[in-house]
Amino acid sequence: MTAVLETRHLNKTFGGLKATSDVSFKLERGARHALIGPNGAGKTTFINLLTGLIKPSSGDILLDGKPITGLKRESRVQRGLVRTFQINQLFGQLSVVESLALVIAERRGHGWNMFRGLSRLKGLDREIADLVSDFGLDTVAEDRCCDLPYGKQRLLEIAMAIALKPRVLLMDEPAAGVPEADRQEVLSRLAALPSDVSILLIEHDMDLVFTFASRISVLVSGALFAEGTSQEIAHDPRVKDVYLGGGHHD
Ligand SMILES: Nc1ncnc2c1ncn2[C@@H]1O[C@H](COP(=O)(O)OP(=O)(O)OP(=O)(O)O)[C@@H](O)[C@H]1O
Repeated sequence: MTAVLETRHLNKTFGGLKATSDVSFKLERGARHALIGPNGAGKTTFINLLTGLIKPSSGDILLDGKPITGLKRESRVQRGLVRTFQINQLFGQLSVVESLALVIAERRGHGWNMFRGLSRLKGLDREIADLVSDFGLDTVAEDRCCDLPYGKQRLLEIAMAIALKPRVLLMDEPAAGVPEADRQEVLSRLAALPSDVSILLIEHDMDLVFTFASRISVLVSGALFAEGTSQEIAHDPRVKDVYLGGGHHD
């Protein structure tokens, strides 16, 4: 299998602290891969390095074998490396349909101008309707994002990322804040994501990790500590010691 996303000897230091330590990592094409680790292990830092939010101290990041280490965030998105959205104040006042329309307009390179002329967008209605239906947002399509229950908000965040037609999707705690009663829906929508999108998931919730991921990497103190199939990781006593059995709860 070919790696769609790869890091080579990636390092990031904040002052004297090594938040990312010599991480050489591969995300295979079509992967369902989870990155786990105790609090402060460096998961968020690693994702921020991948998206280009922060620059590495040294090392390389490759997408489809080509270096992207120096590229801006937008250029990475254009090349298909997308992180799930976090609904913020900007999107909060928009409806579900408007948020999706804005993302699609951005993808097509038209941004806010095209968004203002929304009614003229050919093919947009169909694309939005498909996303609304695929992510179970039908009943809240006209609701403002800030009024959505957490489960629907998380699903919209994923739908917006999928609207960018990613080849690699980075998901940061897709079920965060979702009450137990709505979690199953989030899990089943995650399971139904397009199989050609390669996915790296950061997650604390072990049920979600083992339901979703077929491969797991464990970060400890910024370094890759273990990697394997979910079965191998579940039965690795070293991982149990540092993480799974370590009494870690968020
Ligand atoms: N901008 C920053 N400046 C200084 N230190 C930072 C910065 N960002 C992260 N760190 C430190 O780097 C280490 C890794 O943090 P990071 O947030 O990446 O871990 P994490 O695994 O995502 O943690 P959590 O599971 O708690 O979200 C921590 O010690 C953190 O305090």
